[in-house]
Amino acid sequence: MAVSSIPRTPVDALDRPERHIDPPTTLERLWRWVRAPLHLPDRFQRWRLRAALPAIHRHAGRLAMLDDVALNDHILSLRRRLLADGLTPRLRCETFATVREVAWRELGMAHHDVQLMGGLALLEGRIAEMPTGEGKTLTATLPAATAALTGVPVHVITVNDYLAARDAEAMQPVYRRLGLNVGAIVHEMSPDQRRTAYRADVTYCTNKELVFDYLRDGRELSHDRTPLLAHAARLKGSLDDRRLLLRGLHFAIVDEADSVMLDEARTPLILSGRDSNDPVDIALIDDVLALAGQFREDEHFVREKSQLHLTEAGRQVLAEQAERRLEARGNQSAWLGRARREWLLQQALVARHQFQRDRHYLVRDGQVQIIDEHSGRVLADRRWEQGLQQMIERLEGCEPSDPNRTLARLTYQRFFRRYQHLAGMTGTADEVRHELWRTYRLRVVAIPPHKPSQRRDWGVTTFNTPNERWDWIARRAGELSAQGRPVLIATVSLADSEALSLALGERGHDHAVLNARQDAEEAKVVAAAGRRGAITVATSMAGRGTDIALETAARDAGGLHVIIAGLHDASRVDRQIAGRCARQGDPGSVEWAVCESEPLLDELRGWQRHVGVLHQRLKRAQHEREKRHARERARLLDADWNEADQLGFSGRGE
Ligand SMILES: Nc1ncnc2c1ncn2[C@@H]1O[C@H](COP(=O)(O)OP(=O)(O)OP(=O)(O)O)[C@@H](O)[C@H]1O
Repeated sequence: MAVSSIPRTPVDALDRPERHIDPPTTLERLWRWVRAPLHLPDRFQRWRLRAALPAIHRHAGRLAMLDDVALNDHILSLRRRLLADGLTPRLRCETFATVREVAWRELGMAHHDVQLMGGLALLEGRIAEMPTGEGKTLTATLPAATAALTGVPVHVITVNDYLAARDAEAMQPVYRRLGLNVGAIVHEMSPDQRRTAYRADVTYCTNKELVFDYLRDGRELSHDRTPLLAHAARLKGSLDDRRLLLRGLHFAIVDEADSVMLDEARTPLILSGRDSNDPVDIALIDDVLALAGQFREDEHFVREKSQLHLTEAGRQVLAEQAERRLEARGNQSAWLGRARREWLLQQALVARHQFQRDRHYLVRDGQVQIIDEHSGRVLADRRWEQGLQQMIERLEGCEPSDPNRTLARLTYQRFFRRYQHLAGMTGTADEVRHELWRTYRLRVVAIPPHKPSQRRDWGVTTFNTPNERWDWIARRAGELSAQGRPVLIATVSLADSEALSLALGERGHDHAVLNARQDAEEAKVVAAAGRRGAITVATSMAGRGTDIALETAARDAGGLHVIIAGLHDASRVDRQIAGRCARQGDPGSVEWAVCESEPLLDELRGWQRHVGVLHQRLKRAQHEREKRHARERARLLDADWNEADQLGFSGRGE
């Protein structure tokens, strides 16, 4: 039974007219008016970018008259002029017009004006905020090709391997026609394949692969600590550049910039190696886990804002237990020091209570594999640090792996600042524009949509238990599918996607599932998700970047309907998922189905847990979590500044 409902479309009245997005309230109008002067710089930027369009169109008109041979000659001459004169404003417009013409001839898509504006903003080193589905992939070809034609190596960075490979392949005809080559880095590649891909004019890759490759290069260069020493070594002949993977950090265009540069920047990237010389103390791990199993919540430990803390009673029990173990001549070093034993126990409590199977990790082939909280994908050879991995392996009855030894570490904040020229694009940057400026000195420019959005918001429906929610969603999806509309249901965790799949199966609804366990057929699932009546259940794997192309019959039936089952850590993520529908002026709708057992509610404490309807409490929890994450990022960066810089081998430094 749904407990309350903030405006909703009842299941039994699906043929009623849909509710449009609410008009702004008086308070919202007032707030907009107060904020209006703050947006003036943004308006000025848009006006400035728009002012460059007539020149691009003039060149485009001329290029459209050329036959294929003449266009190829023009490209050659343009390249020569770019290499000789550099990127003058005139050549910039001419290059944009050329890329546009080539995209039209090779892909059948000519950049819209707003995409040209987005491309200009990227070339100037800004964050172009373009609504979801506006064609950022095509937009990125403008600055990427322009920079590559002037001889600058370009990295187009995105959030997952699937998107890196897809975008490189889809845009390759444009680059090829311009005489440029394209590389794509995916996880499975060997060092030689990576080197070749990085040597391309434009390289598509993910942030993780890129930073790990950079760290690997840093280790190669560890004897030549500064650029000067590296140069000296090169002159001496003792440094062979061929062993390096990257060609330095020149121009980066970061797709889904808020995710890559902020959401993922809460933890440093750690390059580690297995340390087989330091075997795992299984007896100690078992002992600590057993002890943690006796600790009760609220008595021995408390959960505060998703973190666990020992209470005074918990500390006392731990001290007594440690004494007993010391008397029995147990592992002296682990139990003797107070800080060490408390830390060990806290790790065990975290392993027991904070990490859930099929939400934070999955067990496959006898191994614990981490699920990336942002992309919903398996991080194949990533492991938790400081004994946590072994504890979880033990709890899951897997063979504990060798502990890790940290070889190098780096935060995204410091990494991206090392690029000589940095730009980004995303559909959701407005609320983090100040942080992007503070951290990366990147300004956000909001680019308007090509066509007004036709997305309709059906509101929020709330439930007491997950089972009620799954039943309701299964019924809803079945009814919409029968009307010919494709339905995408986004769940917060892998376990949720499987529970929902079960409910759909019980009702006899054909559906596809896309999650970390069933990721092999990703391209096929996404390709089928826009067919008439298709039902697709997905974790955040189908969030950012996923482009669901609609069949004509599906578009005529009302377009894709998205059901968001549970709020994510940041409202930006929810908006990205909603952005899978109503793209490029298509029709589409979105609604939320939330439940009293939402994990996000852990973020609230005291009165916050009890005041307001569920959806308001969830929004409050989301806001609290966003604030906490922003604080964590700021703390991490501060801590990082204080560390000695081990890797200043490329780019402009900080
Ligand atoms: N100029 C254009 N003309 C025609 N179709 C276009 C044009 N630009 C983009 N598209 C189409 O629009 C769809 C969405 O493009 P894309 O996936 O790049 O959007 P996006 O802005 O990256 O979305 P997201 O924010 O979800 O990542 C694609 O199917 C693409 O082919």
